[in-house]
Order: sequence, then structure tokens, then C-alpha cells
Amino acid sequence: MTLKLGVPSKGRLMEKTFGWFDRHGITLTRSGSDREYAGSVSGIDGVDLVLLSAGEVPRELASGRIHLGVTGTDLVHEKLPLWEQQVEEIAPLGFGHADLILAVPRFWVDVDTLDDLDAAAAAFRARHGHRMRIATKYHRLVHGFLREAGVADYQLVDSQGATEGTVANETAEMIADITSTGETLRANHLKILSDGLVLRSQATLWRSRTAVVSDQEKAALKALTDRLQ
Ligand SMILES: Nc1ncnc2c1ncn2[C@@H]1O[C@H](COP(=O)(O)OP(=O)(O)OP(=O)(O)O)[C@@H](O)[C@H]1O
Ligand SMILES: O=P(O)(O)OC[C@H]1O[C@H](OP(=O)(O)OP(=O)(O)O)[C@H](O)[C@@H]1O
Repeated sequence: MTLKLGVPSKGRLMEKTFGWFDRHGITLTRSGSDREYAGSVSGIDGVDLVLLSAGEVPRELASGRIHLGVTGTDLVHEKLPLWEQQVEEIAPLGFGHADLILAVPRFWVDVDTLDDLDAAAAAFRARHGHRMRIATKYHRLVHGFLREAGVADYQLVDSQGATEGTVANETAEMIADITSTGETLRANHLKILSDGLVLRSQATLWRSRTAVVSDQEKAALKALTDRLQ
């Protein structure tokens, strides 16, 4: 049996992951056309490449279908409530840096902090008869963060992409999303709450704590982790 290494199947995250392994003497290759999700590993024995969506890596690690996987801290913490029991962080990879933040329209001049938001959310509910909507795909993390902050008068609306556009589109009053350069927030006239940082994320190599590992796979895992030291 071989060790299964799950890696994002496209985009910047895939290219940078390939580059990172390359620098450790392990070559990941995508075979066939751009659309064929198959690949191989050379430079080390007994490891198979599994190409999949970054968003699916946490679930695959938790179910034990892959032994190792690369994805962002944000996706692991969001999708695996018991992540500390299900996965072990092997190495932060030094790219894919992004902050999960809360942002409101720039013209909300009286709202700069979570306390301001709490007051604005109560006023919003009194005026409109429904709770302020926060668009996000990070339901668990945002809910936990706002509970800790004592903010309760809100509802989450699901947004799986182009989240910053939901305010202009009037499907939400504010958003919680990841930002890296801040350009998307600026372009959509949004500002980050000064104490609205939910999580700092970066691409990370994880090991599944639940995957069953044969002796042969154990040897491959040791060879791989030794190489990554
Ligand atoms: N602009 C960015 N800068 C840095 N990192 C980012 C940026 N956008 C996303 N990421 C990170 O990349 C990872 C993948 O994010 P994304 O949400 O695109 O995954 P996904 O939805 O699974 O992708 P897919 O389109 O393959 O389904 C996340 O960990 C995220 O934090
Ligand atoms: O701070 P910035 O550098 O502008 O980056 C932030 C943007 O990057 C991500 O979107 P992505 O491009 O992955 O598309 P998505 O909206 O479909 O998730 C994220 O959701 C933000 O929209």
C-alpha cells in the first residue's frame, strides 16, 4: 500500500505546493492535460499524489482517505470542529497567507470595533425587524468568534464566492472573508473592523490522525517527514 498525499488541484496553491516539495527534493507532477486530475510523485518511494479541491482536503484527512494533505489553516479550522484530534500540523509552508476578517461598509463611520458593531446590530434589528446579515463561507469560525465577542444580533448568510459583492448586491449588510492584499475589500468599499481579525491562515502540510497506516506506509511517512526537516 502507498501513502496518499492530497494536494490542491489547481491555481496558485497547487503551483506553490509543487515548488515547496521540489525544494525538499520531492517532485510532484501533474500528468496528462490541465483538466486531468492525475499525477505522480518522484524522489521518494511509496507516495501517491491525490489532486483535489483545497476545500475537500480537510474532510479527506479526517476520514483517513488521505494520509497527508496540503490546505489552508482556515479551511481545516472551519471544516473540522475537532481538528486537533483529527489532524496534526506537520509544517507551515510559508505561502497562501490570508486573514479571515470582519468588514463593514466604509460609509459606516460610527462602526470601527466589535463594540460599535454590537450597538449597530441592535439598532439595525430595531429599525428593520430582522437581524443584520453577514455573508461568509466560514460559518463555524465567524459564529464562534462573535459569540466570544458577545455580538448576537446577526444572521449568517452563505456565500461561497465573490463575498465582497454581497453588500453592493444588498444580500448582506457586511461580510466575513479572507483578505491578503486588501484590494478586493477596497474595490468594494469595505473596511476591516479594528478588532475584527478572526484567524490568520497560511498553506500548511497536515497529517491525518485517523488514517490507518500499514508498516510499509509508516516507513514512507518517516522517510517523507525526515526529508522535510
Ligand atoms: N487571495 C488569497 N491570498 C492568499 N491565500 C488565499 C487567497 N484566496 C484564498 N486563499 C487561500 O487558499 C486556500 C484555498 O481557498 P479557496 O477558497 O479558493 O479554496 P476552494 O474553494 O476549495 O477552491 P476550489 O475552487 O478548488 O474549490 C484557502 O486556505 C485560502 O485561505
Ligand atoms: O485581499 P485580496 O488580495 O484582494 O484577496 C482576497 C480575495 O481572494 C479570495 O478570493 P478568490 O480570488 O479566491 O475568489 P473567490 O471570491 O471566488 O473565493 C478571497 O475570497 C477574497 O475575495
